[in-house]
Order: sequence, then structure tokens, then C-alpha cells
Amino acid sequence: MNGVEASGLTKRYKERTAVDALSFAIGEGEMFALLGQNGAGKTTTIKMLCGLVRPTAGEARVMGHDVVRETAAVKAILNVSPQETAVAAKLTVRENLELIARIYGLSRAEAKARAEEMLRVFALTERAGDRAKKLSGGMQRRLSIAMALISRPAVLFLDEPTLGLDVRARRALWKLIEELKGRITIVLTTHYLEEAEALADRIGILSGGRMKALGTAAEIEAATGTASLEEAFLALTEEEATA
Ligand SMILES: Nc1ncnc2c1ncn2[C@@H]1O[C@H](COP(=O)(O)OP(=O)(O)OP(=O)(O)O)[C@@H](O)[C@H]1O
Repeated sequence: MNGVEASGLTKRYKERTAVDALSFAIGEGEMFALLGQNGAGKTTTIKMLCGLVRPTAGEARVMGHDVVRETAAVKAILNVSPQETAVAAKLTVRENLELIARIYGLSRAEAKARAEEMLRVFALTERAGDRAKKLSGGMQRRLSIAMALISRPAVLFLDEPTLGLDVRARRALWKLIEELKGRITIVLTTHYLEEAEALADRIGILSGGRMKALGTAAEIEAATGTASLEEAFLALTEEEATA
């Protein structure tokens, strides 16, 4: 079974086509990076895959469940770590984790146990009693991803997971994300091409709502006759930049 698949997936807002007939499949356990300039359609695509925005046309499935007809099932098996971290500033780090676990229906004891596990995995145990607003940007990102993972989703969407982080914090987060590789299906959006190259099994490049290329970094470079992912990206998104 594929982790995520889309067929002719389209979203139109009045005269603007945000996502234009996308068809692709992401294997179960694959780490997939969705790249594109601002306004290329990444967020709209992810919102449709999460059942948050209704497609104008086409269809999509998450672990075999249709995102429109089986929205509840889709929401139960995926989770999202959004661009703006969804951390409650006034709650402690541990409380944030337990709250999400409880929202997902875990018992108090289970929620506590999972929160401790996440604190350990994400190296936040020492800060567990601190209010979330006191954490550094890197720690808040780690907490945000830990919160998305506490429900043990089969599919995880990571929207710009390392936005605004310094080099060291970014590398630390890459390591944590890498450890998830193969265990769950991950769709990650990023503006950092080196992040996509470091983490993703395959990369999709969106421009003007269309998938301009899909494959490994090497395949995309070969298909565009370029020597780096950055050059390939610039070549594939040129049309949009001058439109
Ligand atoms: N609710 C909406 N109503 C009208 N137009 C929208 C709406 N949401 C998105 N759009 C338009 O759809 C297009 C794609 O937007 P989207 O947010 O998906 O891009 P993105 O690739 O995620 O960009 P970014 O990198 O800036 O986050 C843009 O032209 C945007 O203005």
C-alpha cells in the first residue's frame, strides 16, 4: 500500500488554480520532500491530503483512505507539525505532550508514559517542567514534532521543520528526523534544498501548482541536465518566477 497517493488532485480558488492536477504516489515508510517557491501550492496540497481543504477535482488517499469520503479515518492516522509551532506557550513542555496524548484518547497513565518517551527521544527531559515559551527556537521545533508523533501516526507532515534554526539546531533536528526514516511515511516541505537532499528518499518540485519533477535528487539533476539540485530547482521554477 502507498502511504500517500494523489490522482488529478486540483484546488481552484475562484480564478486562481493553486494546485493543478497533481498525480503522485509516496510509498509507505518513504521520506518525501515537497519543494517549491512561495505560492507554488505546497501548503494547499498538504491541507488537501490532511482532509482540511476539499479538492475541487481529483482524489487523494492516505494509507488507502480517501481524504474526502473517509476524513475521520485519515485524521486518525496522520499528524502534522505545522510551520508555526502549535505549542501552548503557557503550558510546560510535559503538559503540552500530555495534553495532545489525551486529545488522542489515551488514558492518563498512557499519556504520561508516552510523554516521558517523547521527552527522552527529543532530548527535552531536562526542560520538561519549563513553560514552553521559555524554550529556544530549536527546542520548540523539537517539541512541536514530538507533539505530532505522540499519537504514533502512520503518516507525518512536516511543514518547514527547521525554519529559522541555526546550523547546529538544524543538524540536530535532521538527526532526529532521520531516525524516523522507514518507520513512518513522512512528507516534508522545505525551502532548504540541502535539507531535502540530506533527508528525503525522493523529491517533488512544484511550480505554479504543477509537479515539474519527481525523483531522487540525482534523477532530477539528470532529467534537467544540471549539476546540482539547486540548479535543477531554478531551471524548473523559472517559468513561475517570470510569470
Ligand atoms: N484560501 C485561499 N484563497 C485564495 N487563494 C489561496 C488560498 N490559499 C492559498 N491560495 C493561493 O494558492 C496559491 C498556493 O498557495 P500555497 O499556500 O499552497 O503555497 P505554498 O507553496 O505553500 O507557499 P509558501 O512557500 O509561501 O508557504 C497561492 O497563489 C495562494 O495565494
